[in-house]
Amino acid sequence: MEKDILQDIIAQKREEVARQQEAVSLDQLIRLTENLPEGRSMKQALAASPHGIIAEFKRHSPSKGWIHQEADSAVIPPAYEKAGAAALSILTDTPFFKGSLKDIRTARPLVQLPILRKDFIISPYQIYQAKAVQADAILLIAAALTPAECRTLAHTAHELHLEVLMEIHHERELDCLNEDVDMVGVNNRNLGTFHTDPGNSFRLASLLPHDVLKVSESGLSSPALLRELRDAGFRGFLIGETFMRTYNPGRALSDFIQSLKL
Ligand SMILES: O=P(O)(O)OC[C@@H](O)[C@@H](O)c1c[nH]c2ccccc12
Repeated sequence: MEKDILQDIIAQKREEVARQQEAVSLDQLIRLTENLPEGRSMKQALAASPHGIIAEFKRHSPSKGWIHQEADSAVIPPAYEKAGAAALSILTDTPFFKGSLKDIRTARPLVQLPILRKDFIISPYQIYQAKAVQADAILLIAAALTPAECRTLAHTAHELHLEVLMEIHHERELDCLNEDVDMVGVNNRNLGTFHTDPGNSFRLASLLPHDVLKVSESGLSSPALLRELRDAGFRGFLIGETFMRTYNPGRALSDFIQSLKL
C-alpha cells in the first residue's frame, strides 16, 4: 500500500503545535497580533497582475530533498519582487520543508508584496502565528481538514484580516469551499503520493465556482502551460521549484516572465 505522506506530516504537525503552545500560550500570541497593520490583498494583487505568478521560497521538499540548501530569505524574496512577482509564498514547515516563521519575519520588512504563509494549518494558533509575522494570507489544505474545520479556520483568518487560499486536489474536496475563502488553489501534486500532473487543473477548472479567483499550484515549469491555464480561467500560478532549483531564483523568474511574451 502507498504510504500517505500527508498523514505523516499532519500527525507531526499536531505535536509541533502542541509543543509551541506550551512555550507561548494562545493568549500571549494573540497579544502579539494586536495593533498590527491590516495587510495586503493577495487576491487583488493577482487579479491586477498581467501574469499572476506567486513565487515560492522553498528550500527542501519531502519528494525532491534539497532544492536550494543555502537559500537566504533576506535575499530571494526581494529578488522575486524586483523580478516582478505578483505575490510571494514562503514555506514555514520545518521538518519536511526546512523553512520557518523566521523566513517570513526576515522577508517582511524587505518587500511590499503580499506574503502567503505556506504550512499545514490545522489550528487557529497557526493563523495567529501567521499574523504575528505579518503574513497577508494563509493556505488551507482541504485534504487535511474536514469541511467544518475549513469553515472555522477560514473564519479565524478573516477575523485577523488574512486572506484564505483553499487548496483542493480532488472534486470531493469542493465541500471545503465557504464564504470566507478568497481564492481556490488546485494542487497539481497529490500530497499523499506526490504524483504531479498539471492536467488536474484543467480537469477541475470547470467544476470550480465562477466567481472565485483560481490558482494553479505545483509542477509548473513551462510558460506555454501557464498561458493555457490562463485560457482555462486561472489567474494565479504558484511556482516554487522551477525558480528555487536555480542558482539565482530572481533571475529565473525574470526570464520566465519575459518568455511569457504578454
Ligand atoms: O515547487 P512547485 O512544484 O512549483 O510547487 C509549488 C507549490 O505549489 C508547492 O510547494 C505546494 C503546493 N501546495 C502545498 C502544500 C504544502 C507544501 C507545499 C505545497
